Amino acid sequence: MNTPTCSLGIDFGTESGRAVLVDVSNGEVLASHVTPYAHGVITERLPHAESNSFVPPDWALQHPQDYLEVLYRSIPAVLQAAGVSAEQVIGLGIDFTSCTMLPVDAAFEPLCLKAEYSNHPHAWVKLWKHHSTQEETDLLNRITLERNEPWLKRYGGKISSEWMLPKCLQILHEAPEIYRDAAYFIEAGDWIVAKLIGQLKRSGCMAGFKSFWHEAEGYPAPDFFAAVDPRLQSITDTKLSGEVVPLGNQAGTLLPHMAARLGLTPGLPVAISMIDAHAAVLGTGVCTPGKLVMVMGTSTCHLMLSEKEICVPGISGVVKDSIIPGLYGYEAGQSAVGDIFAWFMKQGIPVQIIEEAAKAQMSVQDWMERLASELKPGESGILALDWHNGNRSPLDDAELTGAIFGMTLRTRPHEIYRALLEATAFGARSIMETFRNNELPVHELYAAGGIPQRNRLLMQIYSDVMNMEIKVADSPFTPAIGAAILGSVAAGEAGGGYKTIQDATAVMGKTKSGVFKPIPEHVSIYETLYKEYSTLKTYFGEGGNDVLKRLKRMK
Ligand SMILES: Nc1ncnc2c1ncn2[C@@H]1O[C@H](COP(=O)(O)OP(=O)(O)O)[C@@H](O)[C@H]1O
Ligand SMILES: O=C(CO)[C@@H](O)[C@@H](O)COP(=O)(O)O
Repeated sequence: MNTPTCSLGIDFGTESGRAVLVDVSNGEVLASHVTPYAHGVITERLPHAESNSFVPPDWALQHPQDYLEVLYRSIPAVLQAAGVSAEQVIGLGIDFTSCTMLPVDAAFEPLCLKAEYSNHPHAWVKLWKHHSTQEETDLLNRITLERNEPWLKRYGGKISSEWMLPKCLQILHEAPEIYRDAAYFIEAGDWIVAKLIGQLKRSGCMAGFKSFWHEAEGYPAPDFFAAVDPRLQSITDTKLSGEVVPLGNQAGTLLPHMAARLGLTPGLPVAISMIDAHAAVLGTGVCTPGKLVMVMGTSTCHLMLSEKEICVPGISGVVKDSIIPGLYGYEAGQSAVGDIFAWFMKQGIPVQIIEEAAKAQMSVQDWMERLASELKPGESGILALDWHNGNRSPLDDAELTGAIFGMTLRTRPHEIYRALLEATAFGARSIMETFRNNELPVHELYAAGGIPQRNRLLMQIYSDVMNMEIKVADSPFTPAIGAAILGSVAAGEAGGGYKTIQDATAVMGKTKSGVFKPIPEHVSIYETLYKEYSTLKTYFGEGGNDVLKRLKRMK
């Protein structure tokens, strides 16, 4: 009987978590299981709290118990579905959205799960897209620039409101008692690892991209933190303390009580966690420079590898060993892509279209894709800016908002839908050009994540707008496969896995056989539309006219 050797990969996304069980000998996914987060993204009211516990505007919280449920439900489910015994599983890897962070006590218990703090919004998990830290971010950017901090250039020249320090500083400003009582502020990916192994081991990938940690220099010096606020001076020795471990290492081994709960073997190697989008690079099989991987879901992250450290303005960051040991990993991003389509599905679709979709036995999103496919590029005369959740790269400005131009009394919903798809493609192209203009050539384009599997029109538009072929990751669960790759490396050769991430990625990461190819007539029309997009980007996003920000402030 065939008894495959397997690795478990657990991917924690924005709305749900999933487990995959992967055969380490060939990368075949033997079983997968998704557990939606029961509390989803918390934007209005705290769970189980009194009516006075409203969540303020621009906040995005999560419930840590939802993450544990992913382990408790999805791991036993994949073992059972694949008919695999605990002994056949050699390692476990985790990937998580980032910076998704929470305050915990010294035993890693989330403060929000304690009765005395559960009514306090600041005790809960702050999701990566918790965007209410602009005041703190502005302060951090001002101090960093005034002090000419040398590390800022590695982060595109600007600190993002999505990162660890703005979130910690917001807690200090608005809830000093939570700041005081938290033993640690911890990335949710590191928290899951701590729950599994009983120790705090911080991910070098997450600390590097989201907490200013550098493999040679460590964190910025205490006097930088003190200049921001004297109470922050020792933060890296206290609330951000804990060994930072480079990717590709074992974090520790599975605690007996967790093994019993999950149906796994005590002592199972558990890998250091990785940012979700970065894990998708591995799952796509990419481990060399010159290849841009777009990980397209709620948001899109754009990942590149290089032998050189180049400080590219406007990108999220460059961190050595963060994706593939020995290479520099680069990240840029669009803070909303699928989220924009989800917004339009919810707010912009008339009942008549919903009924048409139901009649055709299609989801509304699939029905809209079909209608939009019948349009030619430029036919609707509509152009949109994809900033509904701010612009992460290359403008790094969470205060920007989306816009749609060129509407008339005849404009139809599927025309707006197509313009939104195109806007995200223009946003992606502006990121690719940022890399190219900074000595990071892009020779190949890859797409991973949930969306490329679901929307062929979108992928064709991206290929036309970027004028490049696009290879699509084989599985809808690419980040989870990347996590399973980390699990196989945590096991090591002696444990039946792989010695290096490169070795494991070469076998376990995959793309589909076909590619999306640019259609020449579309390419030239999109070239014109992209120029118009760039003009609007400069005008509304780079100081020509700050009307979008002024409107936002009036809200
Ligand atoms: N057919 C579709 N076309 C475009 N976007 C889609 C489609 N179906 C779902 N989406 C979007 O995909 C996003 C979820 O992406 P996914 O990769 O599954 O999850 P996550 O971002 O949480 O990892 C949602 O924002 C949703 O709007
Ligand atoms: O910001 C990052 C990575 O740096 C992502 O975790 C974040 O955009 C969320 O990713 P998803 O869109 O949920 O896959």
